[in-house]
Amino acid sequence: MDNQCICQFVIFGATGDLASKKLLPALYHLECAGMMPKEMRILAFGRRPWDNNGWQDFLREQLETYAGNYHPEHFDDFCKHFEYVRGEIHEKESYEKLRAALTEEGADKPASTIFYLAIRPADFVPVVQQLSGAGFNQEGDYRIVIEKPFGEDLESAMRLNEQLHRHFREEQIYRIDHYLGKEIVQNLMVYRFANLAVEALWNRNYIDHVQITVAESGGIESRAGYYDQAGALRDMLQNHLMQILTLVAMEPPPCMEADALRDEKVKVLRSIRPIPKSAVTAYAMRAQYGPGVVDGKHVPGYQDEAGVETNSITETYVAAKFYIDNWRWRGVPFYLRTGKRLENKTSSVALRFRHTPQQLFRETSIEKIEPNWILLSLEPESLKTEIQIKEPGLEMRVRPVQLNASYRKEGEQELDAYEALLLDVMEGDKALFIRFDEVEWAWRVVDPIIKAWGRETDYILTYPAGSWGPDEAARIMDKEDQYWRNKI
Ligand SMILES: NC(=O)C1=CN([C@@H]2O[C@H](COP(=O)(O)OP(=O)(O)OC[C@H]3O[C@@H](n4cnc5c(N)ncnc54)[C@H](OP(=O)(O)O)[C@@H]3O)[C@@H](O)[C@H]2O)C=CC1
Ligand SMILES: O=C1O[C@H](COP(=O)(O)O)[C@@H](O)[C@H](O)[C@H]1O
Repeated sequence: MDNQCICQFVIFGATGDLASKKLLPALYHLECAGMMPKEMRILAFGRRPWDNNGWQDFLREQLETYAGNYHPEHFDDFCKHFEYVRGEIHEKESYEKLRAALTEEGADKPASTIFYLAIRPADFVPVVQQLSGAGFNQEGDYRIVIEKPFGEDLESAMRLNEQLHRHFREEQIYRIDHYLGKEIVQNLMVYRFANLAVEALWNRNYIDHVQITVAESGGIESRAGYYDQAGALRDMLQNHLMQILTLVAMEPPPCMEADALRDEKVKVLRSIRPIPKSAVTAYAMRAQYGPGVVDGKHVPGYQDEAGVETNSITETYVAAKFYIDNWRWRGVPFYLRTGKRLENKTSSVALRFRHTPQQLFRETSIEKIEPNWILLSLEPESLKTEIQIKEPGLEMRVRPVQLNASYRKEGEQELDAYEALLLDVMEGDKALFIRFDEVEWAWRVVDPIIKAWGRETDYILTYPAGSWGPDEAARIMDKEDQYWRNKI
């Protein structure tokens, strides 16, 4: 990236959870790596009664807490990029103040101004309206980055999109899903489309089923206000897991341009078999964590978390299956699950092959030989293939071994998802951002589940914190020999 380009960055919600845990550390790491444009100005917009010094104290504290690998020697240079703008997102005067800060006398005309909406989804439209009212959608290169979830169901997502388009053109809108910035998620495309041997097997003739897991050991922390309304289906499955599914399932695009990729992803979403209203329980299940032990510590159940409504039935765990009714995947179930307060923080894509047509050998422990697996782990990063080999000795017994495509060479650059995506916004590269039809079709896929669960409001299954979720999650599997793969 041309690090001399003049770019301005405004963070709405600069004091929030996302900013503290992800955005500020990502910007800091870019600074440390020398990848932050030198002239870049960052306006931290917040309502707290601070001046620049107050902001800098906050910034230091957040980086010390959340920027793993924090190198204090870069802090002073990093601070030079920032200015704190005290304001209220609903007040017109705050945007006048913002304009004054953005167009300071003596400041060169910026190549682009990026507004990052790290605020509650309910505040997206009011902020966009204010920005437009203040003329930030006219002359000049203005971009807005919108966080997920984009809407809370199909209808609200359509409304939100329509309201955004009243003020900004599609090319100005960056719908972010940070899972697309994760190295191994991008590697899915390289692994598939740069290796003929892999691609040849990547279809219904060889693959029995696919599992996509995003497990978190953390709870909801201070986010009850948002999470208790959203739940795991809206917070994670509709966006992050569904995006991973599209990358696993899509056809090779004609080229790597943003729209070529997104066209292929949309085709996948459109091919997902609609879940019949009457069969939602066969396709999806939800649960909520109770008290338990995570990383050796006792933790409260969801019901006892600060800010959660009494008797809330919000799901903190969801497992669902989808069928992609196209030439490549018909009949292959895609099992997706995600949850909070699970045993480990780990995310993976696991493809299990079909059984060999004939069993010629004996396995060491159980009767049946386990089919092969392709195992991609997002966290910790790894890419493995599990195959059977002969156990040394006189008998023709087999045992599984994992071939590990060692992922990162020592000293090789490590870019976190937000670091990669922030650079993309600065460069105007939208390949890893979501087009509205992707959002729309992902909502269409999960809407029958949302509707069915919306009607059942008096009970939710629980699982102990620190477990792998409810045993009942196995019931959505099609065959007896299919099971959730926890260890990758
Ligand atoms: N947190 C996460 O891990 C992730 C969050 N997201 C998404 O990011 C977005 C932000 O989430 P998150 O950071 O968790 O939310 P928070 O509630 O933690 O942050 C909201 C921010 O908005 C500010 N704010 C609220 N009202 C006003 C107001 N009237 N005027 C000025 N500022 C205001 C808050 O200021 P104050 O601090 O003063 O209250 C705070 O900085 C959401 O869309 C979420 O879905 C996406 C991925 C991960
Ligand atoms: O979008 C979200 O993602 C985080 C998990 O992100 P990760 O990169 O740490 O895996 C999740 O905790 C949060 O609830 C959700 O809003």
